[in-house]
Amino acid sequence: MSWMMCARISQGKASLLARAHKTTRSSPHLSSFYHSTSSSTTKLLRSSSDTMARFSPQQQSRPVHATPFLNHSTTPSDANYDTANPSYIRKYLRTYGLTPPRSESYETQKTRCLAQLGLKNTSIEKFLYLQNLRKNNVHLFYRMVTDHLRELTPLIYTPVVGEACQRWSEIYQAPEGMYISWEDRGNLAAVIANWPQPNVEITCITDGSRILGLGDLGINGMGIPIGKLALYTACAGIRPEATLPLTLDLGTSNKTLREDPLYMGSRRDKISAEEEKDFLDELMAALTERWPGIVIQFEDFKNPFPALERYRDTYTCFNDDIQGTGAVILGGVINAVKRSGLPCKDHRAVFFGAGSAGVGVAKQIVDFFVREGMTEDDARSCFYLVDTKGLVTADRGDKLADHKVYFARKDNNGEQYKTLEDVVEHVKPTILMGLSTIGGVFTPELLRKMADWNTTPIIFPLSNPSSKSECDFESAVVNTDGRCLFASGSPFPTHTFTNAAGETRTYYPGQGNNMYVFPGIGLGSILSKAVRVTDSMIYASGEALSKALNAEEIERGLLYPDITRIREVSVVVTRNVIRAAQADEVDRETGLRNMTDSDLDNWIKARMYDPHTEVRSLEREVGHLLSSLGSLSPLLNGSPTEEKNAKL
Ligand SMILES: NC(=O)C1=CN([C@@H]2O[C@H](COP(=O)(O)OP(=O)(O)OC[C@H]3O[C@@H](n4cnc5c(N)ncnc54)[C@H](O)[C@@H]3O)[C@@H](O)[C@H]2O)C=CC1
Ligand SMILES: CC(=O)C(=O)O
Ligand SMILES: [Mg+2]
Repeated sequence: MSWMMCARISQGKASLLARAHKTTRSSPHLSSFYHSTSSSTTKLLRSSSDTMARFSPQQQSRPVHATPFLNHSTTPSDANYDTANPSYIRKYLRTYGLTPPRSESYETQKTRCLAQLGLKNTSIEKFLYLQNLRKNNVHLFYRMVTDHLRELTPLIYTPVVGEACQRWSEIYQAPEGMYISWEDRGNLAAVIANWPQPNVEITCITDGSRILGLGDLGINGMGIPIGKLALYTACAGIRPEATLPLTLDLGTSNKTLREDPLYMGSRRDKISAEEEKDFLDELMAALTERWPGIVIQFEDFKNPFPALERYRDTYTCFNDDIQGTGAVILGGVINAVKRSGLPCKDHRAVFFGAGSAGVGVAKQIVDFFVREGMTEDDARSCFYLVDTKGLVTADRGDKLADHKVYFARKDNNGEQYKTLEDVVEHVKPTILMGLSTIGGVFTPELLRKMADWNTTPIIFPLSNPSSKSECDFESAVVNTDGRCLFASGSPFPTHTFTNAAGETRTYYPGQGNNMYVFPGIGLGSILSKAVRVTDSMIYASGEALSKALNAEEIERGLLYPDITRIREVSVVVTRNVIRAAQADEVDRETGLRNMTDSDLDNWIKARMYDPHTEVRSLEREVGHLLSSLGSLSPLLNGSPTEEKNAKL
């Protein structure tokens, strides 16, 4: 059968199944499925064993993290060649003799890796080293990352991933993730069929059109889905082989890239919004046809609002920049507002940047103010959004993008405030948020004004990477006499400072980055088998985060938990996301409803991939298998413990 024919058949099936999927997913109760579809569709679906299987009770209760570990062709990287594997595993895997003889302890492996990393001079060299480690020994990579989150996260995520994306086509070494092009339209299901992993649970998709604050980077944006999904694994224990980094090659508006001979994407200009809509329709159908329970995370699209509106009720999807960012900043703001001592109604927030993140965050905080007792109108009136044209007002004279209309001010008496300085003078805010992609705009003068007006000014320069941060931590501390409540999108070092009263102390910056919530939103959606990701699930993630600080972190003045505790925090976030899914009745894993919180936490933990126990569980698995096949016992050649670190 030809490629085209395969593709056409697959496409036809895709749209049929997508329809089935939509119908089913829109109802949380599977039993209503057959009653809510037309009889002809029902007949067709009943005749498809494929479709029946996907919604069968067995399917629903399948282990969430199936482990295709022993199959060479499906491992995400060559963990089969892990130098930690004891010899009987090497023999079982037929990798015996293909690695240096000694079966190493993790400590030895780690010592070597850290020494090699230390030999790298630049951030990009370190990024590449870690990228290769992930490909060559996935468990060792995740062991290192989970053990050294503070040091390694900046190298695999923001800020270094920003530079890696800018230079992606230059530094490219080996395939990772999946690229799908506009030219593939009509054949997307067939292309997706090429992905070698059978059990994908989550994908992160970008079209590269707004990578961090760095603009349209086209397919060079691939570093972002890879980096985000690495954090899903490191922070929430979603198995590496269950993640699919996906970059759409839909052209780029970046002329420099289009003219770069090394650029690895297509040279066309960015497709139109209408074309992108059709493409995404086919993509969503194709992804859910192959992996019915897949959670789809949209990331770094220039204008992501239409897609979120279009798919949020029919697919298990969310937009990290609008919703994940909204939730993570909600978590920090809940704590900052509490710390400020002012009631919500006395806060005035100026947002520099009124894009996906700005509006997403502002809406989430409106929700918080409403839950604290304000009316929606009163809550909304606390927000002043600023874009390239100045304060967003209803009578500014330009046609406002749909997502800005909700926050357009009507109380400006015909006056327009063109610059951030004008708006800040006019509003005298208690909260200053930066989601503008413009580094350094929170000047020392601006920060000093915030300190003059407020006892504890709330300063959140959230743009990424660090070069785009609206100010750095040191400047915020120094210019507010150490009184600011601070969080930034990318990490900053601590700062030791002597304030006007002569007290010297070390100040700790918060990292208001969606990495604190998206792993838990994703894992909660997967484990609850949510048919969609509801607003309450998103809110729950931020609220849970706000409560996750321990006494020592509160004492240190943190707004977010220490990053080294992120796996622990992700369990709490995941549990709250699951509870919200249950309250909204979008959970298909209804058996979790009756669990106590502590049982649910244990249940979640038991399903989290733990790179530290991976070799052990492989040993157990193979050990059981071999001992049940007594005739193959010569492979064992002694016990695993004897072989560990034994001289062969
Ligand atoms: N900390 C975090 O977790 C997150 C941070 N971000 C960061 O937020 C930034 C914005 O992201 P999005 O909202 O998705 O982008 P976007 O492109 O949708 O929005 C950018 C906004 O900034 C405004 N802007 C740009 N230049 C300006 C200027 N010179 N003066 C005034 N306004 C200006 C634009 O008008 C627009 O309203 C990025 O740097 C991104 O990295 C985004 C998501 C999460
Ligand atoms: C963190 C993130 O999602 C962004 O900067 O776009
Ligand atoms: Mg993003």
